Amino acid sequence: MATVSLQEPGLVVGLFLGAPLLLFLYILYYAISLHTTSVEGVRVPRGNFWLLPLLGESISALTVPPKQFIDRQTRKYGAMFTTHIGGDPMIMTTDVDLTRWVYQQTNRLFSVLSPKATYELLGHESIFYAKGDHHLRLRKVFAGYLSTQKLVPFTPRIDKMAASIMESWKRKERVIVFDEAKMYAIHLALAQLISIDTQEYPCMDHIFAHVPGENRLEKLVYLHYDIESGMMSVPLNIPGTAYHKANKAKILFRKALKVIINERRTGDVKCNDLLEGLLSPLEDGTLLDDEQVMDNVITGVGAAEVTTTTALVWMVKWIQENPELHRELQNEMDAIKKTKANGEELTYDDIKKMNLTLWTMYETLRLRKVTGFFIARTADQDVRYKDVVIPKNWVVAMTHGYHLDPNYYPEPEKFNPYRFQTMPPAHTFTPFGASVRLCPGKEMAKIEILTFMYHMLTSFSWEPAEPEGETIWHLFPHPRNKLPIKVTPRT
Ligand code: HEM
Repeated sequence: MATVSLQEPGLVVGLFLGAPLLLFLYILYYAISLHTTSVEGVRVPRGNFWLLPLLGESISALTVPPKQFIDRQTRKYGAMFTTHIGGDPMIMTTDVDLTRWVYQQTNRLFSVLSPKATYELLGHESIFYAKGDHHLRLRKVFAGYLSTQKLVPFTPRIDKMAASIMESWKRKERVIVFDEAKMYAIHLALAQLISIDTQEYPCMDHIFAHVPGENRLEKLVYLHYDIESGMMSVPLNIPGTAYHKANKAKILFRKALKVIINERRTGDVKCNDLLEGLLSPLEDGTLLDDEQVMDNVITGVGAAEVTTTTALVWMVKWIQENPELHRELQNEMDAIKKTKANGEELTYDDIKKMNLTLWTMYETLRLRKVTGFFIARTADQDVRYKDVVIPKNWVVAMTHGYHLDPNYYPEPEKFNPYRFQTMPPAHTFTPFGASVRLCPGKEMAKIEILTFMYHMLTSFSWEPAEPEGETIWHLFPHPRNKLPIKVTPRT
């Protein structure tokens, strides 16, 4: 048998010269194939288009805060630039018009894109990935069960939850806002979506006997944390990885959901929750199977929880940094409290009176994108936009830069809730997305956030418990120290 020895000088020289040549040819082929589209004579947007296919600009984009990277590239190339992050060629944009157009063309020219791990953990039948008429029918269920009409009777349960959290703060001096907001948001999601707070599901308890937590609710919360932690991870299902842990939690969470679904399908329990809607025939008379129902419950809980938590954390932080605003918000809430008897619940009509608090929520959502680094779509075909082309399979990443356009937001970096006294044009302010993918939970988010702030502002004064820490941008942006505060009950 012929053997090859590296001691042969010709082979060493061949390898030495051949390997870089092959790499160069591969990169050249890759670069040409990326720029080749069916739209003649139109270019892709400008940008620092690093040629290395896998690495691209990942290092320079992911090692600085996203805003810094986006600002730098926007200064160089404009509000629409090409880059290459995490293995995907993409067009990143801060442009108001392009963002509006991509939202409008979603489900026609573009599809929703999320990381592979998120796709696997939420499930392929999630509303996020549904298309065409099926997506619209699912939307109707979500929108119907999260409508103002359904939420008005739910408001006292939200109020009760916020009040009980604040009651527990009276026994603490120091509170970690991130943890408290998370617990609040996830409890409410499980209550509104599957009535976990009002129904007994005894046959579920053996499933997660070994999961930490005092009660069923806490165990579900614990499992959900694990699922969420895997969503942006590398999808490697081997022990020790976040993705593996998330998958184990997902199996248990789904087993528990299956019990609830069986009880609902076979029993005569009727609840006024999203699950009820998902188990009823859709508009065209079809019924979702158990897998489809579970994927959408998990999606709903995830969509409701991380966003609301992130919004609350930044809102509390920015209120504490603006003492005058803090005082005015207290005045607004105190005036509402004065109209209530001791222990009387907050109503939806009270919430409608919280104008300044609502503007503060809007300003928070303008300045902090609580749905992650960007919202992404992929082009389903070569798509022409003005004088550029977005090639098929490329990603369009809509960053929150368009919320900072000085044409619509003078001094855009300044935290100024009063700017919302006059609402900006709708397409320049889209924290809840737009068009066919507009968030169906936006009213629920509003009620939850304003109710939490009502109780916090009327019950406590607070100040930072630690000097300002750095921000973690990975997943959903939050202060690394999770925002510890010192609370003092108000008399
Ligand atoms: C501050 C809180 C929230 C923010 C900022 C927010 C933001 C968003 C955004 C931007 C989208 C569109 C994503 C895209 O275009 O790809 C979205 C979709 C969605 N949100 Fe929210 N959301 C919040 C709270 C909630 C809540 C409380 C729920 C309740 C279940 C919810 C359920 C959903 C669902 C189901 C979708 C998918 C809609 C579809 O694909 O048709 N969200 N949300």
